[in-house]
Amino acid sequence: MSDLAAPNTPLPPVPADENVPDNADAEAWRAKIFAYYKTNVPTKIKMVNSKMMEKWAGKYDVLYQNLIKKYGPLGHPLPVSTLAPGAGGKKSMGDFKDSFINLVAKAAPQQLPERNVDVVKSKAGVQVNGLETSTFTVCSRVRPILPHELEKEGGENFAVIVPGQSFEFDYAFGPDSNNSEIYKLTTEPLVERCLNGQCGVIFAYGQTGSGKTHTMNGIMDELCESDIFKEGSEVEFTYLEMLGANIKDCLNTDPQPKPVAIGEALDGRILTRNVSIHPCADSSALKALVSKAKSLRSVAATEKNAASSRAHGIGIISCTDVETGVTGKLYVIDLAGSESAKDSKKHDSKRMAETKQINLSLSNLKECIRARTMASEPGMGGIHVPYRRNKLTLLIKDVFEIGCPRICSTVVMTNVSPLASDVSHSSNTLKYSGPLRVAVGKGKGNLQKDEDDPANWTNEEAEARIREAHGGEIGDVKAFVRGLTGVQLCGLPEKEYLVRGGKEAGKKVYLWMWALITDAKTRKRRDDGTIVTKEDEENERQELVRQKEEKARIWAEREKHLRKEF
Ligand SMILES: Nc1ncnc2c1ncn2[C@@H]1O[C@H](COP(=O)(O)OP(=O)(O)OP(=O)(O)O)[C@@H](O)[C@H]1O
Repeated sequence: MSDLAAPNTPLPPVPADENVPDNADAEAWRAKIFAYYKTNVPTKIKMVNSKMMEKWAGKYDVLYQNLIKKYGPLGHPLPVSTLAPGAGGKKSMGDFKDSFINLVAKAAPQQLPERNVDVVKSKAGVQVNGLETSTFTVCSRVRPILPHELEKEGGENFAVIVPGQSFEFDYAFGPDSNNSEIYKLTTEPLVERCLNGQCGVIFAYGQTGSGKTHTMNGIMDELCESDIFKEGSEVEFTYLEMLGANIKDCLNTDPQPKPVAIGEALDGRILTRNVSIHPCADSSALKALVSKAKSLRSVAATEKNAASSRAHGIGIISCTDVETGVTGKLYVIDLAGSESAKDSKKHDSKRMAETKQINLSLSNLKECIRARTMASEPGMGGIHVPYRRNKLTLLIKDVFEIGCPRICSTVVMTNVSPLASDVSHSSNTLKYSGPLRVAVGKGKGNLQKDEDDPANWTNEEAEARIREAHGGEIGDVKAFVRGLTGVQLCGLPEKEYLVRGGKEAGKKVYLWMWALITDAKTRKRRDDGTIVTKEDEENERQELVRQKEEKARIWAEREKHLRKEF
């Protein structure tokens, strides 16, 4: 912090200044004070106006002395940072540092014990069952001020964030949080789920230069060392980069790669073409691929960040249980940074078009997350989630598809800059992402457990239900279920059903499961979360018919009566 000169640095000598006008001569003083500001504090010259002259009328000499104390003798301005705090000058970073440290220290001890909570798991606990089996966890992270920002002349003011669970977010990470702490609270639970055949997604979302790549790269590094490599599990890795409809496979070594395509099969499966999938035998193989992917990401300078990622980076890790054939997926997504008009003011037309594409896909992603979380509310089953509008949301369709058989745990990491100059962008980012979490958490009471949703079945229940419905066709139901729970069975691909149950019976069970899953996801619920069963619906329909008939009867009688009278 070179600008923090010691407060007792000797001042330059006061130059002889003979011309001291009479206090009654306002015009002479105005000219003198104007000349003073012009020399010592040109940025504040607009202060010399009629209001100032009126305020100080008759005591201009006192004002002049005050100015010399504050801004130095005429022609020898004081460096901004040597101005004493509270003397009315612009405060520097150093002036705020102690009070900042005190503030954080005061708040931190109350928050620390809660740092051990499993943010994602505690979220899953809120979902009692049934209709909503997936979770959205929303966190925020404010990065530290960077050395070059500290060294900027005069320093920068900064925003303060107190780490812990907050009203708006499931967890707020402060500038002192490191990647491994963040990994532990947000991504480790996703690894557990991925190994269980489920789907985990972590996004970094925020302004350019706010620390998304730093966070997601850190998470990838931690993943390389994680439990993902366990016996009996096969790991594969893919890394894609996406800008609008352009998709690049960062790990494809073909000098003339064919274009990557992402589409949807008739049965709803997501298909990718020309995407390279790399088996990883161990952590060092994954590390090598991750570092290659990192080095190949397209970066360009923005006003805010010299190495800005101009496309969404998508790391996909698949873990397949060799014994059961169940595959879980983990997506680590470093979204391209959102830019305000201020940040993109020097872009040429190509970069401007790129920025538009980025902002468009980010707004589509936000719309999907919002619609998906709203659709989880009882009585909101009809909400449309527009995930087909964009290749990114289509690729991670499982997260948004209401009828998806997999449980998807999604973590949205909202990255923000600590600088006061970014406060309006940061506040927009936080204002948007905070409510994504509230939408899931507010739930209208507990949802009634849906016994017919395969996702809720234990292994024993799954076995009993399959035996009851298809025991005749599948000889050994125990061997078919092979210790899996309902959720795990839902995650099995169709071909695994055929292998286990034979071509015909396996297909039958597969289709039967799909019908149950779809029924469960579209099940009607009342506002209090209770299920409207088929019988309830039939009773309600019959009641309506009865009421209609009763009305018709009353009208017919009235008519008869009227005819008699006239
Ligand atoms: N928690 C942190 N600790 C230390 N340095 C950080 C942290 N977060 C970010 N940085 C630094 O801040 C700068 C910008 O971060 P980064 O590139 O991750 O931003 P970004 O949000 O990914 O930006 P863009 O959207 O432009 O790609 C980098 O120099 C990075 O090293």
